[in-house]
Amino acid sequence: MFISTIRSISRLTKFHLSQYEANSKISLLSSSAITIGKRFKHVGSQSPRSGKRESGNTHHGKFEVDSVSTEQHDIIAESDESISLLDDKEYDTIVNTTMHVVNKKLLNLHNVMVLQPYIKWGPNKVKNIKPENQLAEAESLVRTLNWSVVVSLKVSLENTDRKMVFGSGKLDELKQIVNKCNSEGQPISCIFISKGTLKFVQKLSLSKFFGIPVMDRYSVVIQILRLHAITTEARLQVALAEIPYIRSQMREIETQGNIGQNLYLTDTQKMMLKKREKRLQQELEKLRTHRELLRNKRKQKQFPVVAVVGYTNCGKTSLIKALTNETSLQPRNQLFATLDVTAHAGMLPCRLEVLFMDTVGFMSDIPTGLIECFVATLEDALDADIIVHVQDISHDDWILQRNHVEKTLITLMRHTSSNNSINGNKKIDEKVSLDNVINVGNKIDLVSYEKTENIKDLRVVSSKTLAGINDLLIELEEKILQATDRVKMTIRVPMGGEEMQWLYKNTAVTSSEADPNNNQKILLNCVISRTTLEIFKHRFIG
Ligand SMILES: Nc1nc2c(ncn2[C@@H]2O[C@H](COP(=O)(O)OP(=O)(O)OP(=O)(O)O)[C@@H](O)[C@H]2O)c(=O)[nH]1
Ligand SMILES: [Mg+2]
Repeated sequence: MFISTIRSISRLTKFHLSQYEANSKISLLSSSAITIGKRFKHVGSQSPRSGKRESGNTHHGKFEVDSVSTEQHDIIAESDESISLLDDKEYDTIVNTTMHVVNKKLLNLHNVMVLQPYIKWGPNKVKNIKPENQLAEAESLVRTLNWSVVVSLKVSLENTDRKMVFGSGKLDELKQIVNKCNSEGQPISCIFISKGTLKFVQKLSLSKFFGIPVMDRYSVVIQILRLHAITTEARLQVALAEIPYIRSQMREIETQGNIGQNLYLTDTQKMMLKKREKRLQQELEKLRTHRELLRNKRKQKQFPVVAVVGYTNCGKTSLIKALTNETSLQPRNQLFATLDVTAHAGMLPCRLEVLFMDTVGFMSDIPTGLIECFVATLEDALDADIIVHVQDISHDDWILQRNHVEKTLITLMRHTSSNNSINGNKKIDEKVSLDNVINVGNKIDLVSYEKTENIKDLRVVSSKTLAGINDLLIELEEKILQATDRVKMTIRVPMGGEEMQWLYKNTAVTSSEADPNNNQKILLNCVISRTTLEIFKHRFIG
């Protein structure tokens, strides 16, 4: 059972989809202005307590925002069950002590040695991947946590399966670096080995060898997700993502027997973990159903939806900001800055209102389980009329990133499609292709002129300088009208008559003007779906 809970989330400066749905009624009031019927309630703001009204411009229209104290308003439906799951002391004990894998204490600031293992040659070498780019990404992960990178090194090896990952010679070399940093007053407090997951025994042996904690990509990303997850749904998802990791480490400990430390889970703790996983899944399922309800409502209102997806830090949030002029959006130079799917109202050049959905970024070399946890939130995106796939073309690895996103998208679509076909919804099945995707190359301002000449099949833009944004809006309009089977047309109807009211109610009237030849008539410029047009004809023209 959902109860309304008053929560203050002052850091959140975006409209949550659920809230948007709850508070907005887009009504077409006049020929030139599209106004949100009931005003948006602002979820947090720079000055949430000011009570002042702020206003924001969309590209061609205007919406109004009541900046109200978040404490007075119900922001996110949160159940008692969610609260108890997110504040579970017994579970925290497992996480913090027994497993010390996703240790909350690690949120303390750290001075980190970042190591990027890579296979230089042989059958295990991964083609096309440049270790220096992987290392740069690993450093960004660390900086996203506000930790300092003291040393960062790429380390070549033959395989990553050794008990201590590296050979003894390399280990001694690394130990010397750690000691040198310590003696020079820059003590290293943590080692980050940038590999998807390390075996438990590897982490343990390395921690013992260096005398400081050793983390893999999974544990660093989990820390980031914990830090950035604000809404109940995101927090529940992160909590669920932790369990398979803990379980796999637990299995390893059990199969390896005594690995030198008194690390194990009691039967009661195992049971508790199992129960927790089930409860988390149930809670997320409830939220999923709730989302589906909202999605259906949105469909009834017939807002076209554009999902903006892409590799983390490619500029999704920035692009939405550029497309909507929404000042509350705050792009950040951080990985996984956005963890919730949020909806942002924008307007096409024909003045049709659309919703842009901001989504969680993708990243390679992260166990799929982590991103799969966000499938429920991504469902909204996958069901969109158009998907905009943003790519950072200034990044050395943008082709690899693009391939990774496309591959993951298709996998997620299949996953969603198989879930939905159980409920008889075949719609997404039809969409398991990337036909409705617009590829957008962002950050063109950072790319040299010579390089841009080689960029094909992409609409290039800069969300920073706004170069190419208008052309993108025009392309979006064309694609959206096509995808939603809408047309732009001018309809002449009696001034103030039933037809006029009907059109205002059932179509997007973008502008109107008096008929120069007949002062009893009015010309309404509308964006209308073909089905609605047929209904109109049937009803009024016969
Ligand atoms: N120079 C330049 N920087 C950009 C552009 N677009 C985005 N950025 C910067 O790139 C960084 C990431 O931007 P975001 O919009 O937060 O990226 P995102 O894809 O939403 O990131 P996540 O939510 O973390 O996945 C920020 O520092 C932005 O200022 C652009 O067109 N040009
Ligand atoms: Mg973002």
